[in-house]
Amino acid sequence: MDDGAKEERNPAWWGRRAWSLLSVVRARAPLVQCITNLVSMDIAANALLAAGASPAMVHSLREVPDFTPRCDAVYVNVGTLSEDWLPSMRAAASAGRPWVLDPVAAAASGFRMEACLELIALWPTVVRGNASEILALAARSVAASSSFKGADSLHESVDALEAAKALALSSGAVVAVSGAVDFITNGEQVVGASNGVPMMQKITATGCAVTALIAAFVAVEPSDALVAAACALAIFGLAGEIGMESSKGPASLRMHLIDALYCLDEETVTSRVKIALQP
Ligand SMILES: Nc1ncnc2c1ncn2[C@@H]1O[C@H](COP(=O)(O)OP(=O)(O)OP(=O)(O)O)[C@@H](O)[C@H]1O
Ligand SMILES: Cc1ncsc1CCO
Ligand SMILES: [Mg+2]
Repeated sequence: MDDGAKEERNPAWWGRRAWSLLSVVRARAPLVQCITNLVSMDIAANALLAAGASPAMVHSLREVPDFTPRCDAVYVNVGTLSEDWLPSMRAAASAGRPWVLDPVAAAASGFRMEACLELIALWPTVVRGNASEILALAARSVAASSSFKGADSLHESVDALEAAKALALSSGAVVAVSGAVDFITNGEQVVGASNGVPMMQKITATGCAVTALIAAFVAVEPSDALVAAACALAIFGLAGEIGMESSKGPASLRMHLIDALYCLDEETVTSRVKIALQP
């Protein structure tokens, strides 16, 4: 594949890796089935298209047997979960494709927590959540999140680092916690990606969109989900940084972020991606 195993993973290595994966996504246009929440559908599909991937918001259980095996990756997001969607999520997650879970507001209810834990038992390649979601999932408890804010995080990503490692070890998934620094871990190694701007939290479903992007990167690099997830998070954050340069607030950032993702070039990615292995 590449010489990463022999080479020191310094910032330049990560920059080249991020550019290489984005280039492969653009060249191969991986098909990503998205069973995602109603709020996120537009921004997730547009982020995937801007990055060069091919989104398909296909969520009927009756379509899973025909459609999911032909996808390069599956993205499951429980943000607007209802009982009738859960069978499709289970079936798509079980179809043998690399798949990524976004456990939106995992602590909102016992129903949602049980659904997330059940899905995590189906071997997701990556779980990406905000700090409050990852803390709740690692504790397997709705009650553990005494202070709870629905889909938004009340914690810093660093607060959930140990929880992320524990969840990665118990589930076998790579776990990513987003925030000012995005942490990505397989339970042993921890990588930090520090691109992004705080205003991204003021656009609904940017987290959902970056999880969709992780699915596209995992589709082209299924054997190294840690690297794929870190590069997707850094690339999305970098698009936010560039987008912010022309934005007045959340609505214009949403537009400029998608434009910036579409326009990223080699020089920008290799010089501005900020990823580092944590000590
Ligand atoms: N303080 C911050 N500084 C820089 N980037 C940030 C900050 N907070 C979040 N981000 C970035 O914003 C994006 C969304 O992350 P966030 O943690 O807000 O997700 P989320 O809470 O799951 O969002 P949602 O549920 O609305 O989709 C990620 O790319 C993350 O890196
Ligand atoms: C606001 C909101 N509510 C359910 S899903 C969602 C999008 C952000 O996760
Ligand atoms: Mg979220």
